Amino acid sequence: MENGKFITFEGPEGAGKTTIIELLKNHFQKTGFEAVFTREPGGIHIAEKIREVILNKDHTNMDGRTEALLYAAARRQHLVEKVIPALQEGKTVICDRFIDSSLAYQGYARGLGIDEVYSINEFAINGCFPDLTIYFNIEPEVGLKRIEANSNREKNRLDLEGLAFHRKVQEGYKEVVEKFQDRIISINANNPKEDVLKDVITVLENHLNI
Ligand SMILES: Nc1ncnc2c1ncn2[C@@H]1O[C@H](COP(=O)(O)OP(=O)(O)OP(=O)(O)O)[C@@H](O)[C@H]1O
Ligand SMILES: Cc1cn([C@H]2C[C@H](O)[C@@H](COP(=O)(O)O)O2)c(=O)[nH]c1=O
Repeated sequence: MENGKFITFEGPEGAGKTTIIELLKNHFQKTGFEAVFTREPGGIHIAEKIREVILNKDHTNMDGRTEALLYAAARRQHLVEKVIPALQEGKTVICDRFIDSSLAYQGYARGLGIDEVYSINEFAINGCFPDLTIYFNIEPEVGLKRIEANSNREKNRLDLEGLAFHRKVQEGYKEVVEKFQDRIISINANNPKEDVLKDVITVLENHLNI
């Protein structure tokens, strides 16, 4: 059987990735298209445990390389347990964040180097790159304001980094989008949810047989 398509959503905090995933689930339920939705770090038991360690607000002394390695370890386990088996069954997998988050956050914003972080992730993912990545392009100030306004969301260790860090994350993403133009498509995430959803569906329709 032919492998399914591996699609990732990327973008800064509050860009709307999780919201659009929920709206997409409803859309696919109506159209009858089947997809596996998952997220990083997490998606399976071991990776959710690693997520708790990385994002714990008390772990303020976590070293940047430790952080990068933990994200890569969670990624590896999630791929092996959930993503690769689903792709092998011919399913479409849509994942909230993947390698580009590590390149932008750890590689660029933490200053570890995009190429260095790419190397450890090359080892972790062992060739399983996304077929398509949708980048939710938004100013960090707008995303952070959205998160502030959402009283249901508990802030994690990365959310609590200052605006300067989140501006660097956006700069990092700009480099990553430029570097991997062949697989990354940017959409305007400043627009109302319904418009963002339409744009995402259009991109997916152009890349999947749906
Ligand atoms: N297009 C939009 N316009 C206005 N508000 C939005 C839009 N999309 C999402 N929001 C709101 O912004 C907040 C953050 O959205 P969401 O959790 O989907 O972002 P995210 O990209 O998954 O963020 P993170 O990666 O930081 O978890 C939520 O309160 C959501 O309702
Ligand atoms: C995969 C990945 C994620 N991050 C950061 C990005 C966010 O701040 C959190 C995840 O939280 P979310 O609300 O579920 O988006 O982790 C990162 O720095 N590096 C990564 O590889």
